[in-house]
Amino acid sequence: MAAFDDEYETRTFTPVVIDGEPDAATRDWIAATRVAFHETNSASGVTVGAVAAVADGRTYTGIYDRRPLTGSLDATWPVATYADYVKTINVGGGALLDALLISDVTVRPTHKRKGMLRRMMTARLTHAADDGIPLAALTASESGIYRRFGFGASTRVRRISIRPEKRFELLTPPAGRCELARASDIQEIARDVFARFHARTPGSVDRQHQLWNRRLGLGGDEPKLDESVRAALYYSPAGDIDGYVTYRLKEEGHTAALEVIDLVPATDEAYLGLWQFIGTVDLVDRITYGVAPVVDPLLEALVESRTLETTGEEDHVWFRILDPVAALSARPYACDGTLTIKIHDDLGFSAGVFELSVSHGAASVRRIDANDSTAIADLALDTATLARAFVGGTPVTALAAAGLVEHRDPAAVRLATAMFMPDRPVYGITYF
Ligand SMILES: CC(=O)SCCNC(=O)CCNC(=O)[C@H](O)C(C)(C)COP(=O)(O)OP(=O)(O)OC[C@H]1O[C@@H](n2cnc3c(N)ncnc32)[C@H](O)[C@@H]1OP(=O)(O)O
Repeated sequence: MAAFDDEYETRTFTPVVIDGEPDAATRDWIAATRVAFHETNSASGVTVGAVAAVADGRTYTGIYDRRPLTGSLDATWPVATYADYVKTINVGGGALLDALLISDVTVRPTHKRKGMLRRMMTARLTHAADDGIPLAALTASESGIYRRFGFGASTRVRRISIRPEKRFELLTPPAGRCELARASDIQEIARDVFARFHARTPGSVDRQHQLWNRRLGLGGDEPKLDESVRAALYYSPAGDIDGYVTYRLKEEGHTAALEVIDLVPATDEAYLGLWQFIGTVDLVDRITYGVAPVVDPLLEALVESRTLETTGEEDHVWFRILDPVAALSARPYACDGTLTIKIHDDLGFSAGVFELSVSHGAASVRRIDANDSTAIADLALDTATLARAFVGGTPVTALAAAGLVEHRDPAAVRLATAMFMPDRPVYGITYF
């Protein structure tokens, strides 16, 4: 421990922008992350990142080499970075819970596997738990990194491709209609529609500043409009704006692909209505979308379901339970029942034996035994496995079949599966 601190200094600070420009510490921290993610270090890109970080209320952590080698990057550039900030996650039944969102985790290739990620992660999760934040979440660059820290892939998404040339027709055409809009004009509408989507969708994560810019074509590294981004709004029969989509056309050789950038419905009808619009845009050979739900009403609604092809599926948001009592109490349950659950947690935050009791739909959760060595429970699992099941994205039966849930009686697995069923399909459309 002492040797590490002799060699490196760990600093946690709030990014600062003065008169539109980042201060030196903020600038160098962002520059270091951009090198790690193989992005160019344009002054504009760094400034855009800093402005977004301030808007999100991010906290930066950096590890700095006290004695960098002559000629190597400055000591003011961290060799490891980590950012976090607090936003809400929908845990079902419209309940929005505060969560620590983690991003920009990087360690310079020359300093990796020295435990820097573990140090930053452990310190910041401890800080969040001490602050009473019940959950943490991240989207991962690789699926093998974060389970050891108690994160479980809680939501998944599909990449889909649709060939509309044959026939794009819905069994249940929605009664509303779509109309084109300017992507740069719909910022307020988009935020309002997203807030409604977020409030009704278990697994949804609230959005950060920079994602809005990208989804609405408001500029990436350069603060200038991306004219290739188009938008349409969905109007209910009563005239309410219940959804929007942004998209762009891409030439692929001799064919034209319509790439859906953001498709945000506030109602089921709006979801189908937006697809109805997308499916009927002319001069399009192929439609692609990278963030489609795993359980997709579109597939059910298409007259010719084979026009839709799943081209990929992967983990999306990884949750980490810091406070099992607060987290398990917040979500709704599909049926009544009582279960004792033993949680194993290498980092300690959620370790213990807990009783989850649901009566007439109301959940009460209490810790039976903080030291989980002796208490007997219906189910025993590690905290990453519980995170997989938490909002109902993965049935407990599947986790048990994978050997991840110990139990004495299979009835407890069946009861847990029934209780943890989500009130709506689990889904999220926020990368961070
Ligand atoms: C939320 C996000 O920001 S996702 C983006 C993650 N960042 C990147 O992908 C950028 C490129 N990669 C990196 O910067 C680094 O390799 C990191 C951040 C992934 C890992 O940093 P390191 O400091 O090397 O990790 P650290 O030494 O603390 O390792 C902690 C544990 O994770 C394991 N680990 C680290 N990286 C990986 C990996 N890519 N795959 C599997 N296991 C890994 C280590 O073996 C170690 O395991 P142990 O403690 O059980 O023995």
